[in-house]
Order: sequence, then structure tokens, then C-alpha cells
Amino acid sequence: MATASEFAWSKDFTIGLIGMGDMGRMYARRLANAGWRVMACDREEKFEELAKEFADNTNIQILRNGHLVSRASNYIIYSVEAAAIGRVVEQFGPSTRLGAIVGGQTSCKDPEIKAFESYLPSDVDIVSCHSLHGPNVDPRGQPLVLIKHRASDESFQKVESVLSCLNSTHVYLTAKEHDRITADTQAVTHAAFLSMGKAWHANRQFPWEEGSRYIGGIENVKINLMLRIYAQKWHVYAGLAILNPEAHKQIGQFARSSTELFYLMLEGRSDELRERVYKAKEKVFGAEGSPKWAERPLLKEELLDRFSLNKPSGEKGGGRGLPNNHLSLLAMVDCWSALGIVPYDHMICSTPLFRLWLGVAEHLFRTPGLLDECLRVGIEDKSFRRDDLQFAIAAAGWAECVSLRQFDTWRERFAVTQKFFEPRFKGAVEVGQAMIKAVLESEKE
Ligand SMILES: NC(=O)C1=CN([C@@H]2O[C@H](COP(=O)(O)OP(=O)(O)OC[C@H]3O[C@@H](n4cnc5c(N)ncnc54)[C@H](OP(=O)(O)O)[C@@H]3O)[C@@H](O)[C@H]2O)C=CC1
Ligand SMILES: O=C(O)C(=O)Cc1ccc(O)cc1
Repeated sequence: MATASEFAWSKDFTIGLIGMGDMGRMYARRLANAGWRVMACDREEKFEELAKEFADNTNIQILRNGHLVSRASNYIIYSVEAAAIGRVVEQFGPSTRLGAIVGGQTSCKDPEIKAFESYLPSDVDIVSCHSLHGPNVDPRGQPLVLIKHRASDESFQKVESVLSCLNSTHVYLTAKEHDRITADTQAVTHAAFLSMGKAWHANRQFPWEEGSRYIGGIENVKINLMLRIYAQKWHVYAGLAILNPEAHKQIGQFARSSTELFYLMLEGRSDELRERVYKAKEKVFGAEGSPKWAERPLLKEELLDRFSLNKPSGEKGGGRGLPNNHLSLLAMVDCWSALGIVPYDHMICSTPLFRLWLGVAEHLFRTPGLLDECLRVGIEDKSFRRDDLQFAIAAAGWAECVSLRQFDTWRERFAVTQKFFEPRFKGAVEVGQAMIKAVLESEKE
């Protein structure tokens, strides 16, 4: 790990953090541990509490507001809600120290870059970043996007040197490329899990408590990741869907794919369903004999079997549950196909969640017999009709909300379902965390 002392210019180099929420705190701690001097703030009313929390960390100094951070720092990172970035940069941007470097850690770069261009003095360099993982994931080896938007080579190298202590894999993109890729990887993936949660909520079920209905590795991924998302702050997911101009098309297509495949199942149009799904398979995963997937599957189902919520931790998932038609996964692959997205092309810039979701999709499409069984169930078996109906309704609801840029409605939709699952978060979130950790470990093998 590169530390501050390894860089000759670093003696007087101070890093500023505006926004000390989950990501800001994670950055502050890791930068300080590497020896950097960090000056940080959150909203003024949180000053005392934050100062107390970081009192024993001599490398971190908490200041009252972003003006004080901006004027004292050489490299300032805004780590606030994506929807607030314009307002916050408008407020503190003019106080930026002469010749400083400024960047942001928001999940969507279009509003962030617009804010910087509008409100930062012209002598300030702009280098943005985005860690493609949550605050509780070990950043080592995870993608870290770096955007050299308006900066000298020297400023860019300084940012790279500072952030090298995260030991992430640096990915160099423009802001536009970043938003296009994360629309494909993050926004549409979240739409699937948000819709699952809504569907289970609408039918008032905790799926892992439903006897044999949701058992096995694929179901564990659905359930654990759905819970993981609903246990987080709403603004992260709303921001990267609503504010990313590239994401609306993807989320809209996902809703259309869900509805259209559901109609084919409902109306028993077996041949059309099969033809459509196999065509999507070929576009996304390659033709028979020349697949796009690697020789080694992205995921081992046996590994996922271990992380069931309805079994004591560590016990094996317990055989197979009711065969499921996996509408959410069929719709995901249909959506990728309709938009010409080859998900493997985005691995370099993927989140753990996306890799898991692609991993289960790949598993379904490459395991002999599984896809055909899924299509048969979709036509013949009515066990999942109610859930599928609610899933399609939910996907359409999220898509409409995003396309109309309805932040308040988005928050309300999220909050009621979060409340439904909240009594089960304790314990469940840990199982999900352990599952992600195991998958990340297995990626290294
Ligand atoms: N969570 C995640 O997994 C990831 C998030 N991101 C992105 O990082 C950014 C931060 O996310 P995260 O840390 O999770 O969110 P948090 O809500 O935990 O943190 C944002 C913090 O910024 C504070 N804030 C708002 N306005 C101001 C202001 N004027 N001055 C100082 N502080 C302010 C917020 O206060 P208040 O709550 O009072 O508004 C809050 O404490 C977001 O843009 C998100 O999209 C990126 C990668 C991963
Ligand atoms: O739960 C996960 O892994 C995520 O998807 C977390 C996440 C949220 C927002 C980001 O901008 C990056 C990563």
C-alpha cells in the first residue's frame, strides 16, 4: 500500500472530505491510516458528534463546514447525496483553495460534473472518482473509476497516488462513459432487486419463510441482495437511477421485458417464449459452441447454497425447492439482449452485486436442462404467478417513477417496503454480507 510518506510532495498536502456519511467515513479512515492529513466535515449540526467520534485519530480533523474544509485542502472530495451535489458545490465551491484539485464520489457523474463546471473557480483542477462497492466491502481489488475531467497530468498523478492506498483496481473513464456503464451494471441490476422486494411485500411474504418455495443458491442471491438493498439508504439507489441520464432507457426496457415475458407465460405461448429467450441467450451469452462466458463459471451454486436464511448458518441449503421460472433473470437477459448489452464487457467496472447477478444469470443459462425447465415451469406451473404479476407491476412502477424523475415517490415506494422487511434485517444482512465475502474470496481463487 502506498503511504503519504512515500511521496515527496505530500508533506503539506491535505485531503478534504465534504460529507462524512458511510462512504466519506470509509475514505477518511483509510486515507488517515495511510498517513494522509484529512480535514473533513458533514452538516454543521453534526460537528460536535463527529469531532468526538474522530477525536482519537490524529490524522483526521473535523471542521464545522465545507468552507473551512475547502480553503484548507489541496484535494477535496465531495461525498454527499447525488441529488444534493449541485446545492453543496454551489455553497462551498467558491471557497476552494487556489490551485486545488476537486473531485466527487457520487454514483452518477453528470450532475456532479455540471456542478463543478458551474461553481468551481477556473484555476481548480477536476478529477473525480467512484469506488464501485459499498462502504462495508474491502476495497482491495475492487474497481475504482478515475475521471480526469479538467486537470494537469501532475494533479491526476497526485490523486492516483493518494487513492492508491485503497488498493483498488484503477479504471480510467470519462464522465459520460462512466454513466453509460453504471447504467448497465448498477441501475438496472438494482431495478430487478427493488422489484423483487416490492413483489414479495405486495404478497406479504418473507420468501425464505415460505416452506419450499424459495430454496437454493439462486433464490439465496435474490433474497439476500434484495434485503441488502432495502437495508441501505434510499438516496443511493434513487440517485443513480433518476439522475443518470443513461439509466432511464435500461430501467424502462427491463420493465417491458418483465411484462412481455410474463404475458407469454400467462397466455401459454410456449413457442414464442422459447424463441425469444433463446434468441436473447445467443445475443448475450454467444452462440452454441462459441460462448462468451469463460470456461470456469462465474459462480458455484454450491457456494451460494450455504447462505440460506431459513437454515442455521453454515448448514447446507437443503436440496431443491419448488422449480421456479425465474422471471427476473429471464427479463434481465432479455433486457440486455434488447439493448445490445454484453455484460461481460463491463466486468472491469462492475460492483460485487452486478457480478453476483450476472453469475446467477449465467448459471441459469449454462447449466444443462435448467433453462428448459424454467421455460416449462413458466408455461405449465402457476405456483409463482402471483409473485410474477406483482414483479411485473413493480418493475413498471419503478420505471415510471424514474422516467418522471419522481424523487419523493421513489423514496415513499422504497420506504414502505423497507419498513415491511425491517424486522428481519437483523441477522439477514449479516448472512448477505457473508455471502458477498465468500463470493469475493472465491473470485480470487
Ligand atoms: N453507499 C454506497 O454503497 C455508495 C455510495 N456512493 C455515493 O457516495 C455518496 C455518499 O454516499 P453515502 O456515504 O452512502 O451516503 P450518506 O447519506 O451516508 O452520506 C452523505 C453525507 O453527506 C452529508 N451532507 C449533505 N449535505 C451536506 C453539506 N451541505 N455539507 C456537508 N455534508 C453534507 C449528509 O448529511 P445528511 O444525511 O444530513 O443529508 C450525509 O451525512 C453518494 O453520492 C452515493 O451515491 C458511492 C459508492 C458506494
Ligand atoms: O450493495 C452494493 O454492492 C452496491 O451496489 C453498492 C453501491 C452503491 C452505489 C454505488 O455507487 C456503488 C456501489
